[in-house]
Amino acid sequence: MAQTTQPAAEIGVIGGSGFYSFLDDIEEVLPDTPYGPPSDPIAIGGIAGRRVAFVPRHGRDHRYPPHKIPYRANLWALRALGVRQVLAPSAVGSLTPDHGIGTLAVPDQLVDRTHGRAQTFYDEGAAIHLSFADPYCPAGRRTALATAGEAGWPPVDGGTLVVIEGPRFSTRAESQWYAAQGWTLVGMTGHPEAVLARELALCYTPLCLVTDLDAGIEEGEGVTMEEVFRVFAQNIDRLRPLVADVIKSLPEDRTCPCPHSLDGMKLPIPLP
Ligand SMILES: CSC[C@H]1O[C@H](OP(=O)(O)O)[C@H](O)[C@@H]1O
Ligand SMILES: Nc1ncnc2[nH]cnc12
Repeated sequence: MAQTTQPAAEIGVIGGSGFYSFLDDIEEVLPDTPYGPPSDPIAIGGIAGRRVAFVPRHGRDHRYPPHKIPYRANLWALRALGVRQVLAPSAVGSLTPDHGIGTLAVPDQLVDRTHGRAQTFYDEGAAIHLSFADPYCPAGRRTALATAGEAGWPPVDGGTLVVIEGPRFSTRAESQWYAAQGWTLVGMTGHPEAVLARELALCYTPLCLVTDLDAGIEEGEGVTMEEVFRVFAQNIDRLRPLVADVIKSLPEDRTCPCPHSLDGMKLPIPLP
């Protein structure tokens, strides 16, 4: 397996539950990082002339539960390969009957309900406080929304993704409380992934596939892992091409604020 730290890709895709492979005709690399290895070797390939790096966040065999995913290693490795824009497909529960199973959503806000996860690269040597009011890349979101609409999969524009610690699903009361806050989606991996991307001045765009109505929204037994995988598998054949189409349409020039996230900061460690 090749070892490389040379720029090799410009766009990164971090696949979630049920999204373990992406590109054809790949080269695999396993960059070393100060945070250990990424979840699995990173696959590098091309889509319409854009160089793309793919890593499945749980590992190809889904061996990392949400709280054990090497988030820092994944983001660091992608940036070291040259990646500057990240697309992040994931399976989420819906907190509103308005977003049924199979809905594609591109949230614009995030609430962190995790605890104990390493969520910064800058934890010694200097205090770095980044702006995170708008956690996602506006250009990436615009592109994803337009592309999905054109592909005949009209997406939900906006909403709030609450990220729970997991690995268990929510109780009905927790779920109803999240919904009562006005939050619309629930997942387990959107944090710290998004903030770590921001800390590396990367664009980060979530692509959330609703696999279930969360426990407080629907009567019945509650969410199961089997249900999430089943529904995701039913949608992967339209999600993969959609991600490819988004990649084709992502602007090459980053005129969004994301590249300037670290402007004026005296970082305690150099960026890869
Ligand atoms: C497989 S059930 C719960 C699992 O699914 C979601 O994964 P991902 O965000 O990586 O698509 C959720 O966050 C949990 O990790
Ligand atoms: N209901 C749910 N809660 C948390 N994470 C999920 N991923 C998919 N469905 C979920």
